[in-house]
Amino acid sequence: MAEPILSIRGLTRDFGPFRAVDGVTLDIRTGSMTGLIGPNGAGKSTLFNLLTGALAPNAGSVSLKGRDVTGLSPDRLFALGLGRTFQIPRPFARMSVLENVMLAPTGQTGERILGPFLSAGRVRAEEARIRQRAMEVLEFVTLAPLADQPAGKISGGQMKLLELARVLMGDPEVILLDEPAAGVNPSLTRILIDKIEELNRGGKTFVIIEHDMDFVMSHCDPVIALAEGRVLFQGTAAEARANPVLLDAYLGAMADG
Ligand SMILES: Nc1ncnc2c1ncn2[C@@H]1O[C@H](COP(=O)(O)OP(=O)(O)OP(=O)(O)O)[C@@H](O)[C@H]1O
Repeated sequence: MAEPILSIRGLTRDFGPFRAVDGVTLDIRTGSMTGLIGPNGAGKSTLFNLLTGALAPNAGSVSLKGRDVTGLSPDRLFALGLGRTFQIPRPFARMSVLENVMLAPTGQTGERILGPFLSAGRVRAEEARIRQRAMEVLEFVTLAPLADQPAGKISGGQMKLLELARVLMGDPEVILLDEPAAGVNPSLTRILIDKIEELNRGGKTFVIIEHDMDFVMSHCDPVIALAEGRVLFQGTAAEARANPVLLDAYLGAMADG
């Protein structure tokens, strides 16, 4: 089997006396669309924050493509190919949709280092290149017609697409999505799923936190369930559906909620 793109070993994070993530060990398969489920407070977002470098673990390690990346900053991890979106997107509201995408880091730290030494012509050429790439990405996520709108004026679902566009500017190999379908109307959810699946077919790996069980069960493989900071289950969607512990303790309760 191919090397996992992410290897998580004994990852642990405490908040004071409370252990939010408790010795999580997981391999994320290269090219998979991995679903991460679990009740509120299970530690899903904390796990994402540990994987993306937003939080430091108390114990454990993370490897990306075989390289130990434990404790690296989000910028470094993004440059190494790991991108994420947030549960609640926060674009710069008064800037246009296009400007928001253009501001996303492209993952190429060389540009930032060389920046002050570039001639005005080079800077203009670079800006034109970034603008063109941003338009292509907006085209892909179907937001190109809104490129000049202030980002604060677009709908919640369109903001999720904008988030995806910003992540795609860096062309990461692994994308962590935090509740992509939450609060998104069905037609935009459809577009979002289509785009995620297209990117996945193109080889990108996704790890998706989602409460919408229909979404997880029909699009994710494997499905991983966390409860109280630990891995409760991992397997296919069919196995998740047939698992009595998940069904009783949790899928049923979530379907009701
Ligand atoms: N910065 C923090 N300080 C203290 N406690 C925190 C912090 N962040 C998270 N927690 C606690 O850690 C636990 C796990 O939270 P987390 O947000 O990771 O859960 P989750 O599975 O993502 O839940 P949800 O589905 O509601 O987003 C919760 O009990 C939460 O209150």
